[in-house]
Amino acid sequence: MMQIGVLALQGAFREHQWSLEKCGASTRQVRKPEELEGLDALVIPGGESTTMGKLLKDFNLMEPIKKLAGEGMPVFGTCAGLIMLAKQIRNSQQETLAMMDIEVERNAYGRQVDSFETDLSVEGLGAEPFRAVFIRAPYITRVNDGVEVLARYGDKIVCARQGRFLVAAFHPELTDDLRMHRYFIENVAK
Ligand SMILES: NC(=O)CC[C@H](N)C(=O)O
Repeated sequence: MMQIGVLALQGAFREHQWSLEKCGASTRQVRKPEELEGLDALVIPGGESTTMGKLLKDFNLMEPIKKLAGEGMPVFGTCAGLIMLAKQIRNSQQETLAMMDIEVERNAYGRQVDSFETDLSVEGLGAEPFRAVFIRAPYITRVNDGVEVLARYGDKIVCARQGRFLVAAFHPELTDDLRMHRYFIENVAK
């Protein structure tokens, strides 16, 4: 059985655990470096990326996660988790784990549409659209070579994969649709 860690510093980590467990994985909340030991993969949930970056440092998790991800540990980041995986954030020097060759813009949809839901067509999930929940979400402004775009909302890139890293600007853990988590387990992490 695959053992997947869920970073549990803030955000909807329990919902991620439920989704992963419904897909047949076992999960572990990660708050300490030693809780990263022996994991097959890691999920970084949403939240607030500046706070999460600060907490990752305070809890001494930044370097160990960078090291494991650099050695090939699969990571799935949603929303703020997407921001944490990006090498660049537009107009910001904010520190991230810097694992994916993407540039992101935070809070990118404006106040009028702070949060919204929409049906997205996501590459790899089959023909049926995925109900995507966006909450003060980022989008990907640029992808470099080796990054596969999996979904767009209008002209904005909102889901992408680079090898063992998968990111979504939306929150698949807040819907009953398990296809995104299953895709991570069966296609990205295997
Ligand atoms: N739901 C979320 O994770 C929001 C992300 C948040 N707006 C940020 O910039 O970090």
